[in-house]
Amino acid sequence: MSTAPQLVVHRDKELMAQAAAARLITKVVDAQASRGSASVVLTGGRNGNGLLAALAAAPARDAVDWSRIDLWWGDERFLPDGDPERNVTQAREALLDAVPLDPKRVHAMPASDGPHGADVDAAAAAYAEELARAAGPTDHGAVPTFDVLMLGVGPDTHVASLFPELPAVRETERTVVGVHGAPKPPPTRVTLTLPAIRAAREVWLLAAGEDKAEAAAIALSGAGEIQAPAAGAYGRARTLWLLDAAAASQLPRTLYPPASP
Ligand SMILES: O=C1O[C@H](COP(=O)(O)O)[C@@H](O)[C@H](O)[C@H]1O
Repeated sequence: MSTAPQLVVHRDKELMAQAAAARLITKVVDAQASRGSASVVLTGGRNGNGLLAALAAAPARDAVDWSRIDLWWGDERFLPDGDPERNVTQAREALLDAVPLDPKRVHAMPASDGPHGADVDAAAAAYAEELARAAGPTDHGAVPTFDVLMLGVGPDTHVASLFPELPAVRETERTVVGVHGAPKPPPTRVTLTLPAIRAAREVWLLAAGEDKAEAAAIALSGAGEIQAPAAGAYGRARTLWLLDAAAASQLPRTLYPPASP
């Protein structure tokens, strides 16, 4: 069942990152209070890293019990461990190295020099198994019910490494797949699929900057998920688009009415 997108538009990308970081802190603290631990899926890209940097700078980050959080990734650039272009490397720099996480609960996607070597499909299958092991009887299928799953929206409407028209966005069975020939470098990637994304309680789509305006307008105007993968990303309980005014500038007036004079 899809949940209708809700929109929150902030003045600019800095405020959006700070507000999203505050929202994430509250979600994690609440999940830890009600279920003992929290499970969050991180995204790469400029907006995702901006949120993590804002979280690192927020005094309220100390409200989170960092030892009781599972971190997963929505996608990864299939590069050697420690490569500066890997999403996990960038997340470590922005936040993860600064907080007392339990390393066993930081579920980075495999690197291209890891146990599966250059076989990205084997790497994707291994991550799917890791997710399946973490899923419990009350979860929905072969992934845990993530509390929050974040996705940066690309200017071409891609989310995670689900690019328009590529086979990964058509996947209906597997939870994680290898991506070959992505239009954005690097071409080889690992990604959660739409069924895995839709297992999350809340899906947050992050779009800040003018270069995201067309993508947000297309995805929120009824486009199909094969042509506009962001349109197919929704959560079980909530789908939240967090935008800045620049990214919201081409939205239909019915979704985002202009401010009154
Ligand atoms: O390559 C990727 O791009 C998207 C969007 O990144 P952005 O810099 O345009 O915001 C990101 O969500 C994804 O995780 C990443 O691998």
